[in-house]
Amino acid sequence: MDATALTSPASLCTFPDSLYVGVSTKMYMGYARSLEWLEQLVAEVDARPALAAGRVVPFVIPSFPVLPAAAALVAGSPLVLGAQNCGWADGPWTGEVAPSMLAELGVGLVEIGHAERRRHFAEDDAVVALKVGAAVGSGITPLLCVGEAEACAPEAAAEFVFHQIKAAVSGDWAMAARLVIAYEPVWAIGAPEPASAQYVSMVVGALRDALAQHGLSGLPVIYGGSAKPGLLPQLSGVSGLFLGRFAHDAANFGRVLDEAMAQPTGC
Ligand SMILES: O=C[C@H](O)COP(=O)(O)O
Repeated sequence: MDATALTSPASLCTFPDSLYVGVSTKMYMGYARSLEWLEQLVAEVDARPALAAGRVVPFVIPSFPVLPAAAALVAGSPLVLGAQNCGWADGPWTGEVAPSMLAELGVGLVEIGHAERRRHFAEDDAVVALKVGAAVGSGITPLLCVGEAEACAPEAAAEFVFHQIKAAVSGDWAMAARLVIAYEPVWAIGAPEPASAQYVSMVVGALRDALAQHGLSGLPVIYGGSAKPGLLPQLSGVSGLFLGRFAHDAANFGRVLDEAMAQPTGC
């Protein structure tokens, strides 16, 4: 393993209008399959040298045991390494993984509050807030996952996710400025199709209006939930995509990277 990959988190150095294209493997892949797929993903990124300019930020979030090998695989590539979860403190928390250890492994961002964590592991706003604080304290960008349970009026969805964000930072808007938001309507996760582009754009637009009142109009808000190639060019005001199943074919990740690189600046 390349030891230099394990010295510091690959921090998210971004532009004001950065776009993010990322993928989590959740628990779909075994260890060997994860590494094989990661090599394909790195090849997709390497085939696009323009990514080195940094406006489009690619990231990948494999399972915990894969992280050390993944850190070596992505070393020297613009691909930022993420983790799917974290604990909120070092010490007597059997079975958890501290953000400080993730930072040692070269992790640059960590998912917090994914709908599956909230639903299956009873993670509430208080736990999410503890994890956000711990991640920031370790120099890792929280990828805060928010989303309404059922499709509803876009304004109501935006209000719901705004309050999820506020709770995640305990009302500390300076802390919120450290986040990347993954807007993932719960009802669109694991579905055959994503939420409609019009719905997503309206929710994110209304969310941006609410965030702007706290000086956060430029906070990155990406969309996840059955996202696939062809969606990003239809979206307005959205800072990228958080992919799942539809990037198990690494070529689809490359296609979405192309779509992101083709987006005009200031979108
Ligand atoms: O972590 C990724 C999101 O939950 C989306 O997953 P999905 O595209 O498989 O629905």
